[in-house]
Amino acid sequence: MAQSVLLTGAAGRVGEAILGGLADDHEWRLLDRDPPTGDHPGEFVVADITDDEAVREAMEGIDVVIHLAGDPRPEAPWDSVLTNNIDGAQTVFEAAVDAGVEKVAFASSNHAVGNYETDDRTPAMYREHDDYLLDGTELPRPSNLYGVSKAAGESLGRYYHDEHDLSVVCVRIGNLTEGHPPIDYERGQAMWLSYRDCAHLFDRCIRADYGYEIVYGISDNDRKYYSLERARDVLDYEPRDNSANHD
Ligand SMILES: NC(=O)C1=CN([C@@H]2O[C@H](COP(=O)(O)OP(=O)(O)OC[C@H]3O[C@@H](n4cnc5c(N)ncnc54)[C@H](O)[C@@H]3O)[C@@H](O)[C@H]2O)C=CC1
Ligand SMILES: O=C1O[C@H](COP(=O)(O)O)[C@@H](O)[C@H](O)[C@H]1O
Repeated sequence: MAQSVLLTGAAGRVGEAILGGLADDHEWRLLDRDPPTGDHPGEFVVADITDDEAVREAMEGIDVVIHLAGDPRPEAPWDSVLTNNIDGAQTVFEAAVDAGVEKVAFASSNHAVGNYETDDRTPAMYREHDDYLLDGTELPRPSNLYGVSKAAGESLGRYYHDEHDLSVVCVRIGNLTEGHPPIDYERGQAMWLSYRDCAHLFDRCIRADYGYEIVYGISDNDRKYYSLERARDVLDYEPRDNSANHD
């Protein structure tokens, strides 16, 4: 069944992948501080996610929120991640609860756990026959302040689930690139997420039933060091791409 979905950060790369695959599958309301540059499904709200009133207005009549908006730069400074990623996420979660939204899918990141990639584990853990796997039950171990902000977003999701019964899935997205995995970058190939797997994964976040979950958002790469078990079990995620199938 089509759901009414608010997609924040709709003008960015992850938004492009999601809309590229799912434009006709749901009723979309798109939100971004940057105006749209081309065709888009549904209504487009130009607003900042730290603008409480605008976010509350955008949330009216919405079943599911996919929250992507934020500063995506691993090197982003604290003032930016504090405002855009932490304050922005809190504004979105709070407004979702108050509007009676059912589910929020939060775009977390590999950088929330980037410091599991210790000197003694790398580069071996990026390679096919290494069996080191993170599965989402581990504590956050951020590799930068951006990763700290993503761990904070996951924690906000936990709070809004436990205190307000909101269904929340945090997707620790790997490395999204279109058409081809990153070239000459073993780590990026191990955590590649193709555009079509990205669209399918967020479709499952819209449709599946869950309480609070942390899942990894990567394709079914031979080299992986993130487990897909939870995404498969809880969301019925069935990735079709694999970085090993590209030269
Ligand atoms: N692209 C990737 O491989 C990965 C992305 N992510 C996360 O996914 C989300 C989307 O990332 P991308 O699409 O790659 O980034 P992007 O920079 O292409 O898109 C982000 C969008 O959010 C909007 N935005 C930023 N701050 C905003 C604010 N305060 N209010 C309203 N809109 C705002 C921007 O205008 C932009 O259109 C981010 O939260 C990022 O941290 C996580 C892991 C990997
Ligand atoms: O969270 C993110 O991760 C991806 C991959 O990280 P990288 O360190 O391999 O570049 C990054 O491309 C993206 O911008 C970021 O939001």
